[in-house]
This record gives sequence, structure tokens and C-alpha cells, in this order.
Amino acid sequence: MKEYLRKTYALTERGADGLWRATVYGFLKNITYMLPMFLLMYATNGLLGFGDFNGAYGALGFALIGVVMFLVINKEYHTTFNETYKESANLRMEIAEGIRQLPLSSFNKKDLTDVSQTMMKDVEAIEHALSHSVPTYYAYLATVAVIGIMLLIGQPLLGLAVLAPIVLSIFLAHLSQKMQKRATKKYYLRQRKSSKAFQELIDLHEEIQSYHLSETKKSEATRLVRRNEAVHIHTELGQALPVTFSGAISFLSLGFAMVAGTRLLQSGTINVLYFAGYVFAAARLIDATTAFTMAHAEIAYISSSVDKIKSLVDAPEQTGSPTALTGFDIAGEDVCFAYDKKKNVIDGIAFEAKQNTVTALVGPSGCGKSTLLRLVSRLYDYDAGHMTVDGKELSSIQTEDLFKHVSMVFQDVLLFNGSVFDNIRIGKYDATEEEVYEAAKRAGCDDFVKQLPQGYDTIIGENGSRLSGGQRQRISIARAFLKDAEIILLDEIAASLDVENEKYIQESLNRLIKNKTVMIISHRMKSIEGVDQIIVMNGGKIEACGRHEALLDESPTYRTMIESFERSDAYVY
Ligand SMILES: Nc1ncnc2c1ncn2[C@@H]1O[C@H](COP(=O)(O)OP(=O)(O)OP(=O)(O)O)[C@@H](O)[C@H]1O
Repeated sequence: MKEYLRKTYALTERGADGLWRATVYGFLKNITYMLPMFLLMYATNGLLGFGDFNGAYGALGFALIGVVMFLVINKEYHTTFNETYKESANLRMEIAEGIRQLPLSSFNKKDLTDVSQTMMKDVEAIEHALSHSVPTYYAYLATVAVIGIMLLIGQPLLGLAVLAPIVLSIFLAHLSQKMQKRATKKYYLRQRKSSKAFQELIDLHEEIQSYHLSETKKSEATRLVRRNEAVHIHTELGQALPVTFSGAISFLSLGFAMVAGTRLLQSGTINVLYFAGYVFAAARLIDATTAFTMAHAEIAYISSSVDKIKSLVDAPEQTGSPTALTGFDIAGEDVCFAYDKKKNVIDGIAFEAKQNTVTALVGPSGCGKSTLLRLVSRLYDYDAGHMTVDGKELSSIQTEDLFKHVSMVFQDVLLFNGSVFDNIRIGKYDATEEEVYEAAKRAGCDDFVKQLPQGYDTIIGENGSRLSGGQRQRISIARAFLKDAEIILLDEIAASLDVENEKYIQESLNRLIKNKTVMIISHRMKSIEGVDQIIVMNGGKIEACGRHEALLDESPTYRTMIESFERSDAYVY
């Protein structure tokens, strides 16, 4: 049962265990709700002169029932809510851990809103259902089964009269489940679509303003909201109908109990006590059925959230075994990779990047240079061929063991909304203050950081929004200085730097990259003329490889690039 709950609601093992206990207490609560009725029947029986009834025992019985009810309800309440809130935290951590293990290819940038919504909104939806609906749902089914058997044994005909509408009501709720899931999925997808659209509106507000798109985007957003509204109403109606209908059917239970009970009473088959007991049981079951149908609707409502969490938690992880790397030569053979698994962006390339050398990647825009660096750093895994570091297959190296030897500075710098100091220290968590300041100096950060209101303690905003592009770039270079890893991957790091900073950082970099395996992408052809090896890429393939002078003869692409660079260098506005 626990395994069933875990799989059905995408729970952690602990969460499934908690849910199971909450359900058991929910069931016990339902049963204890019936106890006063039994005692009342016993008391009435005695008062009517049909049996012995001792007032003192009766009072004691009521007091005892009160205590049992208090204990069970209290336990049920605590188990349900404690376990639910703990499970939400567990689920979020499990999703975060799952995401950490995923290769980047599993979720491209466009899905980030989706992932964050899953972590927050989907988990919240499940949290609510776990505390308010799921235990109610299963506890109800168990209660109906137990009470039903008791009612049928007590008086089969009357039991059948009470149970038939209840069972029909459950059956109808179950039948409508598919319809409810379909309706809620539609609404769920629309919600996601509009979240992404609104996120885009926020991200691109500068472009929207500068291209006078405010009115167009506003009417697009209004259309989206209106459409959402319509789908939401449709979904609510789609849910309300089965809930109301099966709820209404359960009310027949009371009517049937009255009619059948009266007939049986008249014929002398049952006494007044039985009659009252079955009518009371029908009333209790109707109440419980109303709660059940609501719980049922909420469970259908969260089905899309559950599916989404499952898809994240169960996505294939990036595997690898613990590997100690001692050498840092990188090599590739017949390497192929496609983002969409259709057209190869890296198309059967072979290369070598030796330790203590600098390898530059050049080629026309879109030829696959950045992608190759992403493969080397295992941000993505290649689809075919072999890549090795220290002679070991890259895809079999546990990512932690690889990442600790790799420093990456990419075009798109990502910073945390924390202090400058903490953002630099990401490069080496146990770095001393002096080491952080030294790295910042070498990356040309020190001057501008000292101008900030709180210096190194200044909070830089979401993704460093309070800094310029060049300042962000320098912080990410400082991280690389601090990490001082054996493999250094630099992708267009000079793109946002001014000439003075570029020169300064270049000198520091030259010291940093000594004795390292360096792979660098730079559009400033002059800066790579002196490197040990230049790989010329074109259309995902390697056209040529060698030093600058040799390539001028051998590679038409390289020659063209050098010529265009010289022309653009001479260009004036
Ligand atoms: N995340 C992605 N998903 C799908 N396709 C991508 C992704 N990133 C890059 N591509 C595609 O892969 C190809 C190679 O891109 P890549 O960024 O490696 O080229 P590049 O040589 O580094 O280009 P540039 O010099 O302009 O930075 C391009 O056609 C690009 O459109």
C-alpha cells in the first residue's frame, strides 16, 4: 500500500509512510465517530425496557468515548499536517537533487519557469491535497467497507438500502475521474503557458519598451488571461457536475433507509432501535461521501502536478562512477552531438587538447564551438564517439569528480543574488578572505567593488542585475582565479570587457593558465595567434588544426576569418 501511495502521488518513501499513517488514523477517526451512536442505541434500548442499562456505566462510556475520540482526532490531525509539511520540504529537496543530477539537455533554458513552478506551485498543490484530501479519500473507502459489512450482517435488506446509493455514488465519482483529469490538465497547461508568457514579459521588458511593443504585448496578455478565465470556469464546471451529482445520489441512502426501515419495522422484522441505528448510519455515510467526492475532485485536480513531479524526479540521471583524475589531457574521437537528437551540431570530430597547452576554437558563428566546450565540461553528454580526460571516458566520470577540476567562464554569466564576496567565493568554498580579495584583484574587480555602497558585502541583485555586463564578467573570472582548476574553459570572456580591463585580465590569465589544459573561444583573432593549437570548426566538423602560420596556408575558413577580422578592426562608424 505504501509503495502504491508513493508511486501514485510521486512521494518520497518517508512521505508515503506518513500518508499511510494519516490514512489509518483517518479511518480510526471515522470509526470513533460511530461509537456515540452505538452507546446511544444501547442506552435507548435500556431506557425502553428492552435490556439492562446502567446510567453510571453509560456516563462512563460516554466519557471514555470522548477521550478516545480526542486522542484519535488529535493524532490524526498531527500526523496528517506534520507529515504533509515535512513531505513538501522533502519533495522540494528531492526535485532539487533530481535537477542537480540531470544533464543540461533535460531542460533547456525555456523550461526554467516550468521547473520553478513545479517546485513551488505543484508541490504546494500536492501539499494541500495530502493534508486535506488523500487521507480522507482512502480512509473513507476503508470506512465504507467496514461499516458496510457490519450493516449487511446486522440486517441485510436494510444494509443494502443504505449502501446501494453510497456505492453508486462512489462508482460515479470514479467514472468521472478521467473526465475530471482531462479538464484539469487543460487548465494546468494553460496556466503554465501564461506563466511563461508573463515571465517573458518581465525578462524582455527593455526590448518591449524600446521596440514600442507595449500595446501589442498588453493585448496578447489580456487575451491570454481571458482565455485562462474561460478554461478555468469550464474546468470548475467539469468538476462541479460529477461532485454535485454523486453527492446528490448519496442522499438517497437516507430516503431508502427510511422507506425500507419503516416497512421492516411494520412487519416486525426489526425494532425501533435498528431503525434509528441504520438511519443514523446513513446520515453519517452521506456526510462522509460529500467529503469523499470533494477529496476525489482535488485528487483529480492535482494529477497534472503529480505527473510533472514524476517526470522531473524520474528523468534519467547523469551517471558516472567515482574517478580520481591525475592527468588532464583531453581527447575526442568521432564525437557526435545533437540538441534535438535530429541534426548533429557536433558531427564526428576528433581532437586533442594536451595539458600545459592552450587550444583555441575558432569558426563561423553557430559552428559548434560553445557546444564542444559544454561537452568537455559534461554540461551535456555526447551522443556517440568517445571523449576522454586523463584517458578515462568522460561519460563514465562522476560529475563531481570532473567539475572539481574544471573552471568555466562563459558568455552568459550567472550570478547569485548575494554579496559580491559570496559570489566570488563560489569558486572555492573554503577560501580565506585574503584569497577571495586576491582573486578579485587579479580579475580586475577590486576597483569597481570598492566603489559599491557596501564594497564586497554589496548585494548584487538577481543575476547581478545591479552590475554592468563587464563587471559581471569579471566576477565570474575571479571565481575561476580562485578555483584554480586544472582544466580551464573560456568562452568569449572578453566580449563584455573594455580594452583596459581586457589587457589587465589577459596578463593575469596568462599566469593562471600556466601548466593547465586550456580551451578558449575568442572572436578577437589577434588574441589567439600565439596559442599552441588552433582548431578551426565549420558546420560541426573540424576543418583544420594547427598553429596560426600553418593554418593561414591550410584552412580557407581560417584565412577568411583573419581577413574579416582585419577589415572589421579597421572599420569606423
Ligand atoms: N540549447 C540549445 N538548444 C538547441 N540548439 C542549440 C542550443 N545551443 C546552441 N544550439 C544550436 O547549436 C548550434 C551550435 O551552437 P554553438 O553555440 O555551439 O555555436 P558557436 O560556434 O559557439 O556560435 P557563436 O560563435 O555564435 O557563439 C547552433 O546552430 C545553435 O543554434
